[in-house]
Amino acid sequence: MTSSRPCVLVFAGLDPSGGAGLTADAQAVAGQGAHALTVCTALTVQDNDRVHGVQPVDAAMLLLQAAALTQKIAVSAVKIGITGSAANARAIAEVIVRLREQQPELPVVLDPVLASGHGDLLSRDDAVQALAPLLPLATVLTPNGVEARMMTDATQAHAQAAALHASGCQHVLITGGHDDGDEVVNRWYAPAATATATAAPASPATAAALGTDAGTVGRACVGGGGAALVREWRWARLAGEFHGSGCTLAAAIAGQLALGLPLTDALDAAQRYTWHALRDAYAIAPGQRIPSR
Ligand SMILES: Nc1ncnc2c1ncn2[C@@H]1O[C@H](COP(=O)(O)OP(=O)(O)O)[C@@H](O)[C@H]1O
Ligand SMILES: Cc1ncc(COP(=O)(O)O)c(N)n1
Repeated sequence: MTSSRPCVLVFAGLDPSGGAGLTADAQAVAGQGAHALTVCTALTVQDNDRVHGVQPVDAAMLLLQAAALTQKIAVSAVKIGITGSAANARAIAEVIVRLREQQPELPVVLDPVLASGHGDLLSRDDAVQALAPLLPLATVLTPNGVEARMMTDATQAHAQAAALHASGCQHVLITGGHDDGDEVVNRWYAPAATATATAAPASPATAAALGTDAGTVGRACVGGGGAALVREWRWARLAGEFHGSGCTLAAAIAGQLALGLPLTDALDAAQRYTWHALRDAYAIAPGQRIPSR
C-alpha cells in the first residue's frame, strides 16, 4: 500500500543561506513526519548572519502558487513566516478564509517575523501593520519577546498576550530566546475565557477538550485582562547564536498539528525538536549556526 503524509501549506520567504525561511520550514515539517507545500512569498538576499535585501513576490503569483496546490492536495495545517508585503498578507488571509469554508478547524501557525535576529528588515511594508489581517486567523502565534513588545507596546508578557488575543489570535506562545538567563522560558497563553474553564478543578472532560493532561490543567494560572498563562516551558540556554530557530519552532508546531496532535503535545514536541536541532547546530561560516533539522 502507498504510504501518505499530511501536508502543511507553508507561506515563507526564500533564505538562500538555507538557515531560515522556506528551507528551514520544509526541513522542520519533514522532521515531524509531515510534508511541506512551500509557497514563496519573497526572495531575500542574505547569508547566515545578515539580510541584504528583500523582493516580495507579487500577490497574484502567491495566489497562483497556493491555488495550484490546494485545488489538488489536502492541507492539514498552515504555517506563515515572512509575507514580504501587506498585499501578500492579505492574499494569504484570503487563501485561509477559503480553506476554512471547508475546514473550519484548520490550524494556522503564524510566526510574526518582524525583522531578522540582527534587526534587518524582511518586509517592504510596515511589518506590524501588515500582520493585521492574519492575526484573527491564527490558531497559534509564536512571537519572541521583542516581537510581542513591538506588536503591542506592552512590556509584560501577560499584557502582551492579552493585547494579542484582543487582535483575534487564539493561542500565543511568547518565546524567550532573546532574553537573558540560563534558561529560555517559553510561555503559552490562551484567552482568559478558555483558560478560566481550564483552570477549574481539572475535570477529565475539560482536559480532553483542551487536549492537555489533568496535571497541566490543574497548574494553569488564570490572570485578568483577557489572557491566562496555560503553561510555561524552561529550556537550558544553549551557547551561541542560531539562524532560523523561530522558523524551526513554528514549522515544527504546524507539522505536529498536521499529524493531528492536541495543541499541548504539539507545542511540547516542537520545542523539544527545536532544542535538539539547536544543540546539534552546525557552522557554515563564522556567525550564526544552522539548526540541525
Ligand atoms: N540559545 C538558545 N538555547 C536554547 N533554546 C533556544 C535558544 N535560542 C532559541 N531557542 C529555542 O528556539 C525558540 C525560538 O527562538 P527565539 O530566538 O525565541 O525566536 P526567533 O528565532 O523568532 O527570534 C525559543 O523559544 C527556544 O525554544
Ligand atoms: C526568509 C526568512 N524568513 C525568516 C527569517 C527569520 O528567521 P529566524 O527568526 O527564525 O532566525 C529570515 N532570516 N529569513
